Parts: sequence; C-alpha cells; structure tokens
Amino acid sequence: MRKSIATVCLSGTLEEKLTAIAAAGFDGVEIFENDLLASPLSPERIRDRAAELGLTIDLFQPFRDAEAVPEDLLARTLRRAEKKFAVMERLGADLMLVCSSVSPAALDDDALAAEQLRLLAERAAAHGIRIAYEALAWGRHVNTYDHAWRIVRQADHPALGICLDSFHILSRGSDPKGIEEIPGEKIFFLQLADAPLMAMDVLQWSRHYRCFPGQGGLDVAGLLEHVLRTGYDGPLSLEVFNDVFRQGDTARTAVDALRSLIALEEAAGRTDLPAPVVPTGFAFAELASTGPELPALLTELGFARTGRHHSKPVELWEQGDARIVLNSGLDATTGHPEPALAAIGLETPDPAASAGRARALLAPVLPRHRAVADAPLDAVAAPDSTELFFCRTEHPDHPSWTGDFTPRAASASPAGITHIDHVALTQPRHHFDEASLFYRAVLGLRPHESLELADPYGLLRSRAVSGADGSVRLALNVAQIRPGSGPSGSLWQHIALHSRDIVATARRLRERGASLLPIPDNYYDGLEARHELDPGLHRTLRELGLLYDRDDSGTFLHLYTAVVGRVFFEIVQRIDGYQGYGAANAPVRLAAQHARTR
Ligand SMILES: O=C(O)c1ccc(O)c(O)c1
Ligand SMILES: [Mg+2]
Repeated sequence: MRKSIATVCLSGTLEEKLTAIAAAGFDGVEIFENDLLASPLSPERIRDRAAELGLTIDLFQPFRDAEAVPEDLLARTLRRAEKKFAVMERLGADLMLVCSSVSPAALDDDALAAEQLRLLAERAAAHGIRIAYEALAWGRHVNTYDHAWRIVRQADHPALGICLDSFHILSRGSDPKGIEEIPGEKIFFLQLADAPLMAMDVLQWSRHYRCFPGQGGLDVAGLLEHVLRTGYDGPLSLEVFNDVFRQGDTARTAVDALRSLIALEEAAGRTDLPAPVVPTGFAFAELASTGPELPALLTELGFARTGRHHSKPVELWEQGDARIVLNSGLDATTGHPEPALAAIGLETPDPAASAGRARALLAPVLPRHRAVADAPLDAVAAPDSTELFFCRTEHPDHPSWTGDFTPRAASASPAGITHIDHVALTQPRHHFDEASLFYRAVLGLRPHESLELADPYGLLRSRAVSGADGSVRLALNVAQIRPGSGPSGSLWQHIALHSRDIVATARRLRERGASLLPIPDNYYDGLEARHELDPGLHRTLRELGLLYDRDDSGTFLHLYTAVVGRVFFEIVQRIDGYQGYGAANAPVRLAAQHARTR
C-alpha cells in the first residue's frame, strides 16, 4: 500500500523534512499548514521539490472550525477556505482535512454542520479539491468517527468524505468495528498513530505523546484491518505529534516511521516479509577493553580465558555457557569510557534469515568484516549502536564464530555461572520508542511494560524485551537525567549472568574479595517489612549483600559487581520461573553505584 507521513511528525524545516521523507522511501506527504507558512519556499517550489523527490502531496491540513458556525460567521469561513483552496492549487494538493470544530461559537446542530460542509465541498469541488472531515477526540460537538460519518452521509456530496485517525478513535475507547459500515470510497484518508496508555487529558496526550504504530499501547493494526475491510485503498499515513520526535534526527525518525508502517502492514496481513527469527539465546557479549580491569573482574567471577583470536587482539572468556569476548582492537571513537559493551551475539536458528528480516525492516545491516570472527557473520546495528551478530554456535550446518579462536589451556575456579541471563543497554534519549519497535519488529521480541525507576539524580525509564521462552532478554534503559548531574549513570550497560546457586556464588566471590557493590543496611530493614522472609535467608541476604524480589511469577536473588568504565555485571538467580528484573531494587542499586563512582 502507498505510505505517507505528515510533516508534523519530524524535526526541521519543510525542505529538510521532504528530503528525509523521500530518502526513507515514503510515497507521499501530508503538508502541515504551519510548515508551509514558515517556509521561504513558494507553494510552486514546494510542489516541484516534492515531485523531484518522487513524493505526492496527499493532504493539506488542517482547516479548523469550519462547520456548524452561526450564519454571520459563514461568509468569513468560506472566504478563509477559498484562500486555502488557492494555496492548494499552487501546491498541487487536492485533498484538504477539515477537523471538527473546537470553537465555543459552534452550534450543536448536525443538520447545520452537514449543510455547511456540503457548501464547503461544493466550493472545493470547483477547484478540483475534496474535503476529508475528521472528528477530533476533543471536538466541541463532534468527537467520534461515527458522528462525523453521520454528518458526512447527511451532507451527501461527492467531494466530501471522512478522515479516520486511529488516535482519535482508540484514545476515546470507541469500537473501531463500526468503521466497516462506512463505504470504503467515502473514507478519503487514513491517519495512523499509536500512543502509550496514559491517564491524561486527551488533547495533551495527542499533542505530545503520540508515537508510531507498534511503539505504544493502542491496537492500531486491529483498527487498520477494519478500515481495509471497507475496501479503502488510499494511503496509510502517519500523523504523530511527539515532543521527542520534533527534536530528533530527521532522517532517522523518518526511517523509524517507515519501519513502523511496514510492520503494521505485515500485522494487518497486507505484506509478506521474511518471518521473524526469534533469537534463542546469547552466543556472546563483546566488550571493548584494553586495560587490566575486566580480565581481573572476569577472573574473580570465575571465568576462564579459553581462547585467543588467531588474527585479532581478541580473547574469549567462558564459564558454563556464558561467553564474554574482550576486544582490545576497537577504536575508542565513541568518546565513552572503556570498557564498554560493543556487541552482542544472538543465537538464531537461521542467521541469514534473521539478517533478511532485519533488512526488510530497514535495520542498518553492517558489513560482515566488522565481526569479531572471520567466519562471515550477519549483523545489524541496534538503535544504541551496539552491534547485534546473528550466530549459530557450534552447529554442523553453519560455520561457528568460535572457530576463529585458538583454544588455550585455561585454569579457573568457576563460581556456578551458567549463562548470560540478560543484557541491559542504555538507549540514547531520543530513541527509546524506536528501540521498542526495533526489538519487537526486527527480532520478534515481546516488549514488556515501561517502568520508571528512581535514580538519585533523576528518573530512568526502563522497558524489557524478551523472547517467549525467556532465553533472550534485553533491558532497555533511558536516562532522564540532566547531563553532567550523575557521573556516568546515563551510560551504564550491564551483563546479567545466571547462577545456579547464587548464595554459593556470592560466598565464593566474597571469599575471593571480588569487587561487589555494597548494599546499605537500610535496604535489609525495608526488605523485612516488604516480605515475610525466613530469618535465616534474611540474615544470609544481608551478610552477602544479595538483593531480593518476589512477585506472582517467582523469586529473584541478585547482586552487582562494581562499575568498570561503562559496564558492570549482575549475577542473578531466577527461582520458580521469576520473569522480572528486580526493578523494585533498582533505586538502591543506582544510589549505591553513584556513591561509588562520584
Ligand atoms: O491536534 C490537532 O489540532 C490536530 C490537527 C489535525 C489532525 O489531523 C489531528 O489529528 C489533530
Ligand atoms: Mg489527525
């Protein structure tokens, strides 16, 4: 289907927006009037520029407070409309959006609204222009799509149809099934937007928090299916008002936007993409590391240095199925302190298919030679620039990345670690919504609830994504912390390692004098109040500095190492199928980390 986007979704000048929209691969645009008014380009120049870029101008919007006005205001409304029709002719746009009136002067009179919209459509038709009438969720008298449709039907003019906007429909909790009663040819335009579920005034919600479909909590795909059943064959057009996207990188937001439409089309069964290949585990985590700190920490944690890359300054460290790759050959181009997480290897049953899916969803596919291994590895860049390698470790049907490492005799005293449980990545502030969609659409992981975690210097937003069986889990964090307030809290990344018996692991680490994060005594007093714990367990937790959580899914015990550069390790034990990440303990952890790194 044709794909469009409203210029209001993006940051920049109209010219910058058009360029980014075309470069991302959209077919058309909705021109927002404010973008036109502020542009030094004439309507003719904008028309030519859009044509040069291969974009059609699908809609001009919005025209406000047009219907059910008292008789003495009608002439003024029509005069205003004529001026807009003239601009639209110069722009080469033939569809104008009229949104339902919010004016206190508007009358609660459907017959009058229909009569005046009919008149407007008649005037528009004389210019070859059609009108799409949209119910704003906060419209004064018309605020539902079915009400807008009754008025359009009553007006009965070929140049008058309706515009459906998923936000206005779903934010009010209207049942979208009724859309199927509207003839497809009377749906002149379809605007798509999602939003996180929030209890707030609908106008503020709409103007600041809309996001691209698949990034929020509204069932936009379900709504689209109802619309498509009417036979609607106009464009799918994104209309997102979002404070963060307005500041973001224009080109990148445009690609993110198109990715959401491609995924939406797939969800509505309108396109065949390579099926998602859900990762089945972590093959490795690769850290950029030149100094002695990480080798020392890994040794304390019971890892053994088991291999050296045959041609690169890269070492493999293992314990159980947890594999850590230390790379001292990466340029420190990011300006971030080292060590830092550079890449994650994901086990997938079909690496080439994983890469094919990623490509179809516009993920930045990386050149293969950047891989740690010489064996060709398909990889994509995640939104925070971590490289994600698609691996198939030691399977007869696929070259294994481990083949590039020369085994070395290793001595280690293991501490009971079995595998990588999850990896926590810090997302750039402007790319949190992009990241949820990326992991969901590209990797087929399920996003969990978005949480807010208190940090001494601000708030951290956190959202986990995981595979159905929990074998791959990522925690995505974004710091809402004023730059420079905390030391490096907005940059921390961590690798959580699973232990089969964390009490034994913790004891062994304490005996070795491993650098673990100290937990304040007050935490244990609070814990005693929060949960009725066996006194012996409570004493053990306090003694070993272990954190504890329990919910309906099970019990969680965990601890943290000190921070080294940008990274730290967590050791976790999930008991009885615990599904969370110990979020209740995050504020204590963050405070302890800040205290140590200041
Ligand atoms: O917030 C608004 O005013 C507004 C304007 C035009 C639209 O299409 C819309 O959905 C909202
Ligand atoms: Mg709209």
